[in-house]
Amino acid sequence: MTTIPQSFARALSVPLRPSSPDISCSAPLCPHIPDVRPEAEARGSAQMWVLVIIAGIGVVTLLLLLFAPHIRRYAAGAACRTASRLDGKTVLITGANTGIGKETALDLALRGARVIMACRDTEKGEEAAASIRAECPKAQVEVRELDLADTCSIRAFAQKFLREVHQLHILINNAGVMMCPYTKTVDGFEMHIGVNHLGHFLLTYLLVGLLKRSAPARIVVVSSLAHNFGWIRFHDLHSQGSYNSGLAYCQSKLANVLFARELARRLNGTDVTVNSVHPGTVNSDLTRHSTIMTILFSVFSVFLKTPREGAQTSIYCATAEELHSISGKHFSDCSPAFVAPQGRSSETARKLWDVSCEQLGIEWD
Ligand SMILES: NC(=O)C1=CN([C@@H]2O[C@H](COP(=O)(O)OP(=O)(O)OC[C@H]3O[C@@H](n4cnc5c(N)ncnc54)[C@H](OP(=O)(O)O)[C@@H]3O)[C@@H](O)[C@H]2O)C=CC1
Ligand SMILES: CC1=C(/C=C/C(C)=C/C=C/C(C)=C/C=O)C(C)(C)CCC1
Repeated sequence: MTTIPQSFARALSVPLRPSSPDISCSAPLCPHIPDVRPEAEARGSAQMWVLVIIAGIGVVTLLLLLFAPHIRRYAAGAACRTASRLDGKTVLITGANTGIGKETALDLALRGARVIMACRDTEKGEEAAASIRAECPKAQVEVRELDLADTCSIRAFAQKFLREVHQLHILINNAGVMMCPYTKTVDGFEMHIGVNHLGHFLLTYLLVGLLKRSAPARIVVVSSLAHNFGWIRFHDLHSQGSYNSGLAYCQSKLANVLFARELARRLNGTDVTVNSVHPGTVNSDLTRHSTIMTILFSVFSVFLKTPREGAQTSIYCATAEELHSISGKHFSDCSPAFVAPQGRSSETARKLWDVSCEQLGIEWD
C-alpha cells in the first residue's frame, strides 16, 4: 500500500486509513513496535522537496532556453553603428592582449588604423596580435611592452614610443585590474589605484604633447559603473589603514571618471577630447582574482556581454563622428550615461589631479 506522509495527508484532508480509528495522534499504536512514522514522514517530505527543486530547475532551464535569443539580445547592449574609417590614424590601446582591449584593437584595425597594443606580457600580446591578423590579414597591429604597475616601464615605453611613432590620434586607457589581494606596484602604490589610475595618468601625461600635435585626437578612459560605489580616500589613497579589494576597485574607477573630466577641462580648445566609458558587465578575465565572481560570471554568462559586445562603447567614443567635439562626458551602451555625484565634483577632480601629480613626482598644469 502507498503511504502518504501525515502532514501531507492532513493538508489534503485525506484520511490515512479510512476504515480504522483516527491515528493522527503522536502516540505509538503498539508500545512494542518502534514508531517509524516520523522518519517516513521526513523522508517523504524531503523527497517532495527534491522533486519541487528539480521541477523548478527544469522550468527555469526551459524558460532560459526558450528566451535565450531575447536574453542575449538584451544583454548584448548597444552596438556601435558608426562606419568611420581610420586609415592613416594611429591608435594606442593598453591591456590589449585580452578581453575588451583585444576586441577594441581588432575593430579599430579592421577600420584601417595602425593599432599599437601595449601589453605587460608581450608573449600574450603577440598571441593576441596573431589572432587579430588571422581575422584580418591586412591588420596593422604591433605589440609593445608596458607594465602600468611600474613607472619606469611606463617612462621607457613612452620614450621609445615618442622616438618611433610620430602621430597618435586615439589613446584608449583600457587596462585594468579588479579585486586583487592587497599588492603594491613597483613604486609602492596600492595595485588598483596604481594601475587603473596612476599608471594611466602618467602615460597620458607623457603622451599628451603628441596627441595635441596629432589633433584632432581622442582619449577614451575605460571606467565602470563601479565608480558609483567608490569615493576617493584622500587620507588613505593606498589603503594602508584598511583594505577592501572591492572598494579599492571602485575608488580607482571613480578616479578614472574624475581624471577624464578634469583632463577634458584642461584640454579645452586643443581639439583633443577625453571621455570615460562603462563597457557593461562583460564576461572577461577581469574576475580572475575572485573565485566567486568567476563562477557567477560563467554560470550567468548568458546575461553578460561578450568582450566584443563590451568593446562597443570604447569603439563608439573613439570613432563616432558626432562626438568630434564632445569631451568630459561618460558613456555606456554608446549613449551618454549617468555619473554619480562624487564623479561630478570639480573640487574632488582638482584635488585628485594635484595628489596624482604629487605621487608621481610630475608637474602637469
Ligand atoms: N569586465 C567587466 O565587466 C568590466 C570591465 N571594466 C573595465 O574594462 C577594462 C578592461 O577589462 P576587461 O577586458 O574586462 O578585463 P581583462 O582582465 O580581460 O583585461 C584587462 C587587461 O589589462 C591588462 N593589465 C592588467 N594589469 C596591467 C598592468 N599592470 N600593466 C599593463 N596591463 C595590465 C591585462 O593584462 P594581462 O592579461 O597580462 O593581465 C589585460 O590585458 C578594465 O579597465 C576594467 O576595469 C569596467 C566595467 C566592467
Ligand atoms: C548580481 C549578480 C550578477 C551581476 C553582477 C554584476 C552586475 C557585476 C558588475 C560588475 C562590474 C561592473 C565590474 C567591473 O567594473 C551576476 C554575475 C549576473 C550573477 C548573479 C548575481
